[in-house]
Amino acid sequence: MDAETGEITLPSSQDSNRAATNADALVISTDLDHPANRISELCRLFYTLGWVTGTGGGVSIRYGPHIYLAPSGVQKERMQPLDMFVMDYATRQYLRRPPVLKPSACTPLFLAAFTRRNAGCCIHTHSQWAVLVTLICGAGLQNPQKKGVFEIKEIEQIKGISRGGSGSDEIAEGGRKLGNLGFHDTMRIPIIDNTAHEEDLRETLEKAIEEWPETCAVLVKRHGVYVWGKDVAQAKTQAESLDYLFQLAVEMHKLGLKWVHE
Ligand SMILES: CSC[C@@H](O)[C@@H](O)C(=O)COP(=O)(O)O
Ligand SMILES: [Zn+2]
Repeated sequence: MDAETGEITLPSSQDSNRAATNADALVISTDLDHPANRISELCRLFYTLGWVTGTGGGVSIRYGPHIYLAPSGVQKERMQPLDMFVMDYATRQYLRRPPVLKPSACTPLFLAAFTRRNAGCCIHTHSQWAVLVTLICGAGLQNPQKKGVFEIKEIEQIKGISRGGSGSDEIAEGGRKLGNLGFHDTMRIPIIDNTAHEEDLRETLEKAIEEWPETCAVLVKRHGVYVWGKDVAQAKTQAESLDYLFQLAVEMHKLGLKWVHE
């Protein structure tokens, strides 16, 4: 606390010390599941997986009437709750903007998942497995007829993927979620071209979301993947399942194996 002004200063990894504001209450919570805490925690975890390396990638969470967003161009694994932007979902006005920082360039893409799929969380990774899958599929190396889609079937981990990214919670006999894909289903993830600027992906990403009603993700060629879910747990586990499948697919390709057996 400043002895003369009585102002409280708050520590932040990206921002220099500054006076606390009312809007800071939106990001200060002892609840570990609060989105400001969860985004920081997830980005630290994702960094260890190579998903948000070198400032790339990110996470956004919809929480009641608010959207929580990370800053742009920062070391994502070092973010603190006080670095978060908070947007009012209805008006798209920022309720909290940390000084100096800019909101993530992925914001329009996260919003596309929230508005078009009613997602509660959207994760963007720069995983090398995702990028390699787009290169293999983009060159038609697995199936020359299907350059715009990654499809795979008969791998157990497919059962971790919902139909449409907001799966039902009902459980079928045997423990499988009814809203999830089955072992014999074919999982299809559309692939869109990259653009020079992240925000310019919005139009094609929205088109892919509309054209592929069953997908919970969109791959971006030579860039990475956007994955969403009805809540943080579903977005996270689907991102994990997909990354597993991308890695497996790349390794299968190296062994000369086909992902889809017609
Ligand atoms: C390594 S820079 C990557 C960015 O251009 C972008 O692709 C990205 O994923 C992160 O954007 P950001 O604005 O930092 O949240
Ligand atoms: Zn990116």
